[in-house]
Amino acid sequence: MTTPPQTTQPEQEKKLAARTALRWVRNGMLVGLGSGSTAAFFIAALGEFIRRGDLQVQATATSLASETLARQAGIPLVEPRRGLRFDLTVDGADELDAHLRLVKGGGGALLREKVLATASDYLLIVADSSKVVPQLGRFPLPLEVVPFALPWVLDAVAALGGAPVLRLMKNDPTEAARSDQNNFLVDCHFGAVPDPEQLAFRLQVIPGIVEHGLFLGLAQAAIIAHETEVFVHQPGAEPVAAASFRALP
Ligand SMILES: O=C[C@H](O)[C@H](O)[C@H](O)COP(=O)(O)O
Repeated sequence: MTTPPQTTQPEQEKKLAARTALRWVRNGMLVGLGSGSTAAFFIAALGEFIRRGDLQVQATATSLASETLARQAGIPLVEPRRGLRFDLTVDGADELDAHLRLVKGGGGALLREKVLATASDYLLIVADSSKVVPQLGRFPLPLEVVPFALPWVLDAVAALGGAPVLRLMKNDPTEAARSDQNNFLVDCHFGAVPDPEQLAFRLQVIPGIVEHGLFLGLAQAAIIAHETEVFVHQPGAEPVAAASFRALP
């Protein structure tokens, strides 16, 4: 007898949160597709609806990996162009707090993710319950760094009290990991981050840092699955059960 593949609890929660996000999607929308394993569940679910003829949307992806998934799922894609705005972007997160301040970039897609989040009228985060933290800083903060600038960026991050680590390829730890833009990725351990706005300001003035993974004031809502229950978090508000939450009008 073969044993059916086991799905871990975070994976089930990710899938549940991602599928719930379909309630935010309307016909004719231009949708930003996030990156990472939770966003991948959303892309697969959106593709199912489109193939069945239940939804008609166009999309742009925040990474080459998500673009490939979207093509496989049959989601029509549009190229970046001037004036393009997204009705909705659905993306994952590595951490989020009660103000919906996020740490992103664990998969290295932070730059394109922030570009689409900023070009979106509504950023919806989908995540499993482990991502909710009382204070940011448990997950090391990712930076995308121009290779030439690396030594000085490492010095500057250390001067801010961080411990920067150059991200290496998982399948070849002798090679530095590269973003879709061919830049380096640096993971910074700052410990607890009581003032993310101040840290973001200090990082964004360091030459050579193309982008940092703090997403502040960008997310309108987050769908968080706790085992089999799903909650909607909004900045500074108590989470409400997704079933009683009115998604987009
Ligand atoms: O660069 C990657 C992204 O910011 C992801 O959205 C983030 O790392 C969360 O990924 P996952 O859904 O796989 O936990």
